[in-house]
Amino acid sequence: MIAAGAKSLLGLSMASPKGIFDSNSMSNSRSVVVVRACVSMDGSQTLSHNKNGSIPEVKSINGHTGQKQGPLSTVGNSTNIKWHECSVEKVDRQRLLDQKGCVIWVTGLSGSGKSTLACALNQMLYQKGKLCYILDGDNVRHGLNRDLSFKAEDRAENIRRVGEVAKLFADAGIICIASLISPYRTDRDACRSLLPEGDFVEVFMDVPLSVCEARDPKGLYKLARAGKIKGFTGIDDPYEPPLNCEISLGREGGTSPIEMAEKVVGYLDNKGYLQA
Ligand SMILES: Nc1ncnc2c1ncn2[C@@H]1O[C@H](COP(=O)(O)OS(=O)(=O)O)[C@@H](OP(=O)(O)O)[C@H]1O
Ligand SMILES: Nc1ncnc2c1ncn2[C@@H]1O[C@H](COP(=O)(O)OP(=O)(O)O)[C@@H](O)[C@H]1O
Repeated sequence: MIAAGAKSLLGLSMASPKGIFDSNSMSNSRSVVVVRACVSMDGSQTLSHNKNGSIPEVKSINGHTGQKQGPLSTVGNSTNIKWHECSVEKVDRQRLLDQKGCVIWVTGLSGSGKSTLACALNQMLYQKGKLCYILDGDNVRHGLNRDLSFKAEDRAENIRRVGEVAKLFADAGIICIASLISPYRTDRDACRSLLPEGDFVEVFMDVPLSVCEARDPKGLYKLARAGKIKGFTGIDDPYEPPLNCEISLGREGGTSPIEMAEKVVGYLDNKGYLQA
């Protein structure tokens, strides 16, 4: 079965899940590819195509060639699992988007400006035609991580899951902005280790507790000081600042969210992430 997104990228008809597709052409400013697909009734699929430019040769759909691939593995509690490859790879998606997938990991105390920076950065990159997606701690806890509390092991699991999701976004070629307190160094380092060298950009919102507490936009510090929230980061739960982060923001007085976002965009540009 061809994923809907892949179909539209390849210019295939959505109407005919089995049988012979007529060739369609997909064109954008960078390339043109004409694909002719044949899907047999037993589900095995082959594609032949005319290729122009740097679009990869399409040998099979979803990497399914009907041949046995690689051994079965055990990962954690998952037994007898197999990694599936696809001939359309990260490098191809990046070329399509004219950018490089990566993770911008924004860490800092509650009220330090993580969400504000994430949003400013997203807007700035969007204006440049770059595709981003924000994984915000507060938001992810409304769904995927709604089963997790703020005790240490649940925060660790929160960060682990977001790190894995962020890795998938980066593999999709997207600039993923993860914005979480992520108070423990080992958890952040574990997320870093999931990605190729350079693709994890740790941004520290270096804003003193006194400033965050004065801002207190949600009234949480007040509740924590009053003992109505237990284990609040910075009050009665630890925050471990990064030791070797790529970017540190906030110490220079009066730095606006826009100036901060510009600094991150400058970094990405310099490192080549804003082109394929
Ligand atoms: N005990 C405690 N400590 C810290 N923060 C708390 C707590 N309880 C609720 N909140 C709210 O949850 C938001 C932080 O969620 P995160 O997923 O980023 O936290 S963590 O990374 O798992 O530590 C955080 O959002 P931000 O203020 O945007 O950081 C708070 O609104
Ligand atoms: N660079 C900044 N300078 C001054 N105030 C800021 C800045 N960034 C954010 N704020 C303000 O600080 C408060 C907390 O910002 P927020 O982005 O929600 O922090 P966090 O996501 O880290 O909890 C908000 O009221 C926001 O308007």
